[in-house]
Amino acid sequence: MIDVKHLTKTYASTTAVDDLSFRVEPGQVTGFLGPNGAGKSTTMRLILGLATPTSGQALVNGRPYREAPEPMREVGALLDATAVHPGRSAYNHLLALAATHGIGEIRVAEVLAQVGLTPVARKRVGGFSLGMQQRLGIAGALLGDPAVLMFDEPVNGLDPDGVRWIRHLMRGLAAEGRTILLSSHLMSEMALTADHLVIIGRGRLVADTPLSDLTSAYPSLEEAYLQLTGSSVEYR
Ligand SMILES: Nc1ncnc2c1ncn2[C@@H]1O[C@H](COP(=O)(O)OP(=O)(O)OP(=O)(O)O)[C@@H](O)[C@H]1O
Repeated sequence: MIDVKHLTKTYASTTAVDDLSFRVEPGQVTGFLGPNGAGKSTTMRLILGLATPTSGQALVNGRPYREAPEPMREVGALLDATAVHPGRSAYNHLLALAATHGIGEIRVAEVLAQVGLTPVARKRVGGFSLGMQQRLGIAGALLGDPAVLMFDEPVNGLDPDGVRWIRHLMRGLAAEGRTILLSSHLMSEMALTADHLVIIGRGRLVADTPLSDLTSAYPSLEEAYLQLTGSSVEYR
């Protein structure tokens, strides 16, 4: 469970996240939506302790992530799939990650198989397509077998087969009882993947609702999203 409570983050004159509160429940996929610059990535970074809130707090399983004794076993996250040393092989990248978190080598092979990268595990990441890098990032998130997972735009750069694969993976992870927070700008895909939606605009909560409530009230999720966020699209 992720509990965001009155979270605010200000950078100089920009309020990236503004008194934001919502809860991400286990056993379902929660879609995290908002226009460019709405504050989604900043919120995820705050949840992971990669940025410090100006006020408010984000709790993961009841405590700040930074206080988790075994962080990788608590939360897995994919924020930027390209943030991997290009000279390393996929296998060695994951092995280094596992070693620094007390995770055994067997798990490296397991997650590589789970994301379909076993055949290219020994190849340099520098030669990977964006879709392959996304899969590697997802493998890293899964490494600690965490109950809470966050994915920032994991569908970026994936081909139709990859997009469907992500959908099934997310649905499967939620069915195992995990807490899944997933951001994406692809409304049609989100409509097929999410159970619940948190929509933000200009750092503020716009909607926190079951997907079915929106799709029954509007012709489509895209229409609902555009109407709800229409007044929030403004670059700061
Ligand atoms: N380190 C930073 N320093 C200054 N401003 C920042 C920083 N990080 C984010 N911002 C600003 O905070 C706001 C929210 O950005 P954020 O990246 O969280 O939005 P987002 O919803 O993830 O956008 P996108 O959909 O484009 O990825 C933007 O105005 C951005 O310019």
